[in-house]
Amino acid sequence: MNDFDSSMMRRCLDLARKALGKTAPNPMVGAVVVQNGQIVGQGYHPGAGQPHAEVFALREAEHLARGATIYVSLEPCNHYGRTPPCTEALIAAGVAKVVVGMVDPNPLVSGTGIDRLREAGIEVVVGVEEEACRQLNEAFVHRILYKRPFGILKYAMTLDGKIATTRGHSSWITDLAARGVVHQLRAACDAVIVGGNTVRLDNPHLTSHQVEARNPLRVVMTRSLELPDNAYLWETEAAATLVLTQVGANPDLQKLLLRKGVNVVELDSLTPARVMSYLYDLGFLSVLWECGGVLAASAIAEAAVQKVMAFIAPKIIGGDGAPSPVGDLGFQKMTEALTLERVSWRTIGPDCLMEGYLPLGRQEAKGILIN
Ligand SMILES: Nc1nc(O)c(N)c(N[C@@H]2O[C@H](COP(=O)(O)O)[C@@H](O)[C@H]2O)n1
Ligand SMILES: [Zn+2]
Repeated sequence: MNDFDSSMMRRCLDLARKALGKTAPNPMVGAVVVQNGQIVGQGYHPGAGQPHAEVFALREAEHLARGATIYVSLEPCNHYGRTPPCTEALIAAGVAKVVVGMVDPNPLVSGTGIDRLREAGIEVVVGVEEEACRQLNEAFVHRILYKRPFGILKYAMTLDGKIATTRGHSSWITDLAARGVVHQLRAACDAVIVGGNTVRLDNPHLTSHQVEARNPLRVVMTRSLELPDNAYLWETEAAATLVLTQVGANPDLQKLLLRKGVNVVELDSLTPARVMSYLYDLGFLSVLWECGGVLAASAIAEAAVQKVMAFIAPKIIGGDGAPSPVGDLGFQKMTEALTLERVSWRTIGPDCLMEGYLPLGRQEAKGILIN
């Protein structure tokens, strides 16, 4: 891999990111056409049903695509989905070389795009900035492999591990800058989930709080449906809200919520695993768990969480009964602890954000099998 290839692939990733949070169930992809060392066309995939990144880049390059090199962050597709195969568009445009960031894990593509281009006499290079390409589409890769959305557990806690005071007060643990990062994270996710307790105690908005940015679907998991008549989440002009509950729960509130434009769905079993399967069927890529400790523990136990984002404030609140971010996981010994992998941390204003991934293999253990 040379520096020029790397910088063109990073350009593809920057282009792809323009559609952050808007492509589900499709990946974010960027493409750049280079002729004689100059960029002559570029594009990104804006969302499902719209042309792929390669098509936009070829359109912009026009006749200059002939004999050119195209960089694309994901293997070109070779199937008829919502759109025709990009391999055929690349062959028709007469490109000489295709530089691919990563192989598409989608079984409908999975190497066949690369094979088709090589059969047509096009030079193909694979794996430039592969790790960065994979990182950008970690939710897409997870969705394809496990047939579930990618789950992120986000919480903010004090230095002594509390997410609220003993009386349940939690505004605010972290500073403005960290809360801004959370708002951006929401804009990048397809759904954000809380439990009924969070609605009753915190009355959150769960929006991205940015004028132009999109909002995730706000999801409430509640068995009893004993929730206030007035909550910010019922203000559906701000963002859509879905309440998932059990069959027959609080019919009066169901009627009121429907009148307010809130979608209420009764599920036969209201577990994190069932909810993730429901959200998979809606085509979602990424789901943000912003719930309290009890629901967080069951989401972890049921492999509905893959990544943890812990915001840690340099504050001590104390309190024997003050809640912590993760409830009982049934572990008795420290050796049973879930040790996060690929851990990183950074400071955001006065706070710290620690990120990491729960150990792989838990999906298989929970019976969710790879294709
Ligand atoms: N290489 C590439 N570029 C894009 O811009 C893409 N969106 C994809 N997506 C792949 O094709 C599948 C979706 O196809 P349709 O949009 O339904 O036609 C998606 O699952 C990826 O495998 N690839
Ligand atoms: Zn395509």
